[in-house]
Amino acid sequence: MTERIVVGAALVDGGRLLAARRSAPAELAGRWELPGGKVEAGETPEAALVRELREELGVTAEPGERVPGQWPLRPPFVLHVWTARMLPGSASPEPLEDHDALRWLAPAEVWDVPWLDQDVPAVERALAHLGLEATDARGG
Ligand SMILES: Nc1nc2c([nH]c(=O)n2[C@H]2C[C@H](O)[C@@H](COP(=O)(O)OP(=O)(O)OP(=O)(O)O)O2)c(=O)[nH]1
Repeated sequence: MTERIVVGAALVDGGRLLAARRSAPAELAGRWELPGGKVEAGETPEAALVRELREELGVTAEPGERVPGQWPLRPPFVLHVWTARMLPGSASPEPLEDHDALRWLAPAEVWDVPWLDQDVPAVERALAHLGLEATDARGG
């Protein structure tokens, strides 16, 4: 089966990471994730990221760097993560689609929300890549 990429955004503003709480499907609802979605045929991951952030959050964002690594989701999907930032003049993020809550998490708060299990290693790697690890990080 061909792998399909889901892009997740490590969207950072003022040293805080945006987390989004899924509202559907039932088995994922209530858990937190990096905003993003499936890369469509003929689309680059960066373009998918910008599109998903506009659709889901109403923000104008630009992708930064790919966070090294990939994390398996329900087959055939695999999660890739990119850093991202909002462009000057962007609206503030709102949970327009797929989510019912958003939180900007400072490094010490990142593990206060129940992330999707498969997102935990991706978020750890993203924080390390961004240099946002808290001194009281997960697991001590
Ligand atoms: N966006 C996102 N999806 C994730 C993460 N972790 C994770 O397991 N997933 C799963 C949930 C979904 O099954 C799938 C992504 O689907 P999605 O519903 O966000 O994508 P989409 O907006 O393109 O959805 P659709 O058009 O197919 O409805 O990946 C994550 O961090 N971000």
